[in-house]
Amino acid sequence: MTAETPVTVQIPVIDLELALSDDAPDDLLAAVRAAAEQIGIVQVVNHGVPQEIIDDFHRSVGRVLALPREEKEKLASPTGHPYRGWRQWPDDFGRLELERINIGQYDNADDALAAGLTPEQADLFSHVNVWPEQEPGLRERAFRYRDAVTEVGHRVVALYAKVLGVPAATFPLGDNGYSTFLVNDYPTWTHTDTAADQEKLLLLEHADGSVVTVLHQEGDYAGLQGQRPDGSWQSVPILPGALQVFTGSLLANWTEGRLRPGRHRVVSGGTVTRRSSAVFLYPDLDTVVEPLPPFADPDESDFEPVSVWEQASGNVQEYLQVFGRPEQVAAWREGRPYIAEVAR
Ligand SMILES: O=C(O)CCC(=O)C(=O)O
Ligand SMILES: [Fe+2]
Repeated sequence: MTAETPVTVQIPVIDLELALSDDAPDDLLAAVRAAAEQIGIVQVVNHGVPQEIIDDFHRSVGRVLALPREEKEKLASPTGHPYRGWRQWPDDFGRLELERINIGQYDNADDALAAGLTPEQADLFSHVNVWPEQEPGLRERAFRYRDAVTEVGHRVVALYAKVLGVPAATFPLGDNGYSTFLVNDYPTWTHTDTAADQEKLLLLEHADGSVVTVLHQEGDYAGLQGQRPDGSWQSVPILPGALQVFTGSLLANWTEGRLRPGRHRVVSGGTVTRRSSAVFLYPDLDTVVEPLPPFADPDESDFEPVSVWEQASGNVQEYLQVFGRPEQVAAWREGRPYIAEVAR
């Protein structure tokens, strides 16, 4: 095979333990490198997270999502924060497109201070987490799940360092990184058999703003798609127990584009709601991300430095500017819950 031969890169399923070990087969590492450089998405198995931690969390959050809507409305952020608590969002026709539960990294500002954040940083968490009294075990299960998959995210970053031939410590993810966490619950939509995927999107094409995002998906069809370098889309099949890891824009920045941010989207289908849980991992809030040696181009960089603090503290404003409905923006400004009107 010559260097010019076009190859179809796959989203591989990686045995993480094996890939990180000294016995990792060359073809496994080559598959990781190709996916990281060209697609930015891998699935990992043998990742060290006990299935019980995954299942306990998903069963618990599933019971909350199954509550009557009047009960779930009480779980909206009391201050209208779009990244806390429960919310639904309708499409332009008022049809439910996505339901989300967002969980902040700390329950409140005091917890953030106790974890070592500065008062200014901790103030981000004055928008408190909302935990349902109907499901008292959710908090513990959610944080246990988040902490376990955070470890997986760090190990995948270490694996990328390995396949790029740089020390694992090259990427300064730190021990006290910033993170965000949400659960997506997608409705089943019906379409004519001939509808193109483009017309069935529940979540539009995007790349995450994290270093990496660790995802778990549940459902009965492959709704998640990752984009290949030629622009075509590859489905990410649901494999019990597997976790999906997306490269975010910060890892692309650190590597001056050597690692590609994983562009992804979600199409509708299936006969049961599709659910995914996403943990977005960042370095700590003091970090400014910019291309690192040995990836940085000393003459000219296509990448601007990104302050994690500015990104984290500006995300609500930025989000509302792009997606906010007038009623939602007003609720946020006045510090009260926002509950979208959804056709039923
Ligand atoms: O539901 C999925 O599979 C993807 C979710 C996602 O991309 C996100 O929440 O950023
Ligand atoms: Fe995403």
